[in-house]
Amino acid sequence: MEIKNICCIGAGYVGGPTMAVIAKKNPHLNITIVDINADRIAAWNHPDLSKLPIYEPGLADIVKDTRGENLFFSTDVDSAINNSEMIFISVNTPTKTYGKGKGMAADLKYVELCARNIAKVAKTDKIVVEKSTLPVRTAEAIKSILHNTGNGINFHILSNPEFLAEGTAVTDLLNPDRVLIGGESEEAIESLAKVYSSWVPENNILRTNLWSSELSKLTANAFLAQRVSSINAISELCESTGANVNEVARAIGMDSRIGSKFLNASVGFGGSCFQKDILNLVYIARSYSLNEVADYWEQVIIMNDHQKRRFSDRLIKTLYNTVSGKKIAMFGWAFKKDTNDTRESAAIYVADHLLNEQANISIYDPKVSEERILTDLNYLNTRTEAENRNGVSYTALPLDAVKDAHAIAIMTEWDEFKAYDWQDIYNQMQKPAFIFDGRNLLNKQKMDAIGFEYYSIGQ
Ligand SMILES: NC(=O)c1ccc[n+]([C@@H]2O[C@H](COP(=O)([O-])OP(=O)(O)OC[C@H]3O[C@@H](n4cnc5c(N)ncnc54)[C@H](O)[C@@H]3O)[C@@H](O)[C@H]2O)c1
Ligand SMILES: O=c1ccn([C@@H]2O[C@H](COP(=O)(O)OP(=O)(O)O[C@H]3O[C@H](CO)[C@@H](O)[C@H](O)[C@H]3O)[C@@H](O)[C@H]2O)c(=O)[nH]1
Repeated sequence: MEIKNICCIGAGYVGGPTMAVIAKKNPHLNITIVDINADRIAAWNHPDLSKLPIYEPGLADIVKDTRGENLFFSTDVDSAINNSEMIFISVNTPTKTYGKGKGMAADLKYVELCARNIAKVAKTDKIVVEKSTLPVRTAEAIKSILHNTGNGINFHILSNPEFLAEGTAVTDLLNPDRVLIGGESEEAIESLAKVYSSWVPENNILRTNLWSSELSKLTANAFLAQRVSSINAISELCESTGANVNEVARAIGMDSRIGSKFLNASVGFGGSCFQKDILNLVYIARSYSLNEVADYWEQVIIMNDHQKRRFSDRLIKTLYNTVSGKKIAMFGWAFKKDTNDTRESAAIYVADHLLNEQANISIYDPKVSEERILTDLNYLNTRTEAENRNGVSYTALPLDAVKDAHAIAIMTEWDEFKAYDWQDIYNQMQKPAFIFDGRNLLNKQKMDAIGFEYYSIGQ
């Protein structure tokens, strides 16, 4: 099928950057990203590019070049579906918060709504691409919805999971390790492969069956998250034995079979994907009665929860077993650097633990707003909104956060934290001045020399 018009349903962290890069690399294609969230679409259309709803290095430049040329943002979902030969579904697939599978399974209601919408309004044959991360065999359900419209239209379903990481979305999209396309129709697979081949080398475009493609996405995230939990497990052992986790990570990472990436011990992984996708994998394994498989992967989450709890417990214990009424400065709220995304950020859980102990938390993050921080805390439902407001303050300048603080907790590895005048920060704080570096970002010798009581992960 010749592709001229593409529609992407879902203008989020995946839909926006992915389509912007496809548009940039395929000036001959017309791409419309649609969303039911009118505010989000308005933000994508905002003349001031600093107001785009998503912060990603390099994204604004690509949107500047393509928006209004061959990339469009709209709330008119039906027209965009109708006018396109290829439709990407890139909507959210969060963990279910109700009913069967609550807290474990992926909630597919948004995906199903998209499929029903496509079935309802399509008047010509379509290729429907699963871009969202989905449980293995979801394509079967989508196929069933689309093929039962009775209007004689042909639909081909492809699975094309996205592997970009936030903070590096644009470079990941421009230089993907691989593009994965799963499907049943060779013609449909090749139509999508052609879109990517504008910039991705042929050898990096993998074709598989539908189920392998769907399962590969969950598996990739499970393996990545497992590495973080593995090194974090070792970090606790390092703290008990005098070994240094950075040295251990370096030593094992030089083994080419292990590799050096993704071995940074931390306060725990966050982000919208790792936990959700592993819980989903565990749920699927249990649904096939594969209990050992399920238990094995669930341990990755258990370890991560332990690491977050361990961080706040250590902070409280070190501050003489109480943080009640003490000012704790938090540097960073995003789940990693170079993004404004805070979903499942370790900072949320650490702040929640500290608020339970009546700490006063002062938060600085270069890209996250006060409103977002309060929304994240309120979402936990641990205390009232007024109590959260009372326990937390937001500062637009890092120095305001540390003034008279008892301790600093580094939650995100923003580069700017390394460049601060730490002597000046020390001077502003109560003494002894503590740092709990949840990202092993700072130099211990330097911090010790200034006079800080410096604690990091696994050292
Ligand atoms: N965030 C990432 O880094 C990342 C990376 C790879 C894969 N994924 C996967 O991609 C999918 C999307 O993730 P995201 O982070 O972009 O989510 P997101 O929440 O940022 O964006 C999803 C968008 O879909 C819209 N939407 C929901 N239902 C809709 C409907 N029926 N019609 C039109 N719009 C609708 C929402 O309003 C929202 O703006 C998820 O399955 C996720 O697991 C995410
Ligand atoms: O050595 C490491 C590496 C990562 N992290 C943390 O792990 C989390 C996830 O980081 P990362 O994977 O870089 O970001 P995501 O945007 O969540 O990307 C993951 O999830 C996406 C959504 O599915 C996938 O597309 C990506 O391939 C996958 O890396 C963050 O909190 C990181 O700080 C560590 O603590 N130590």
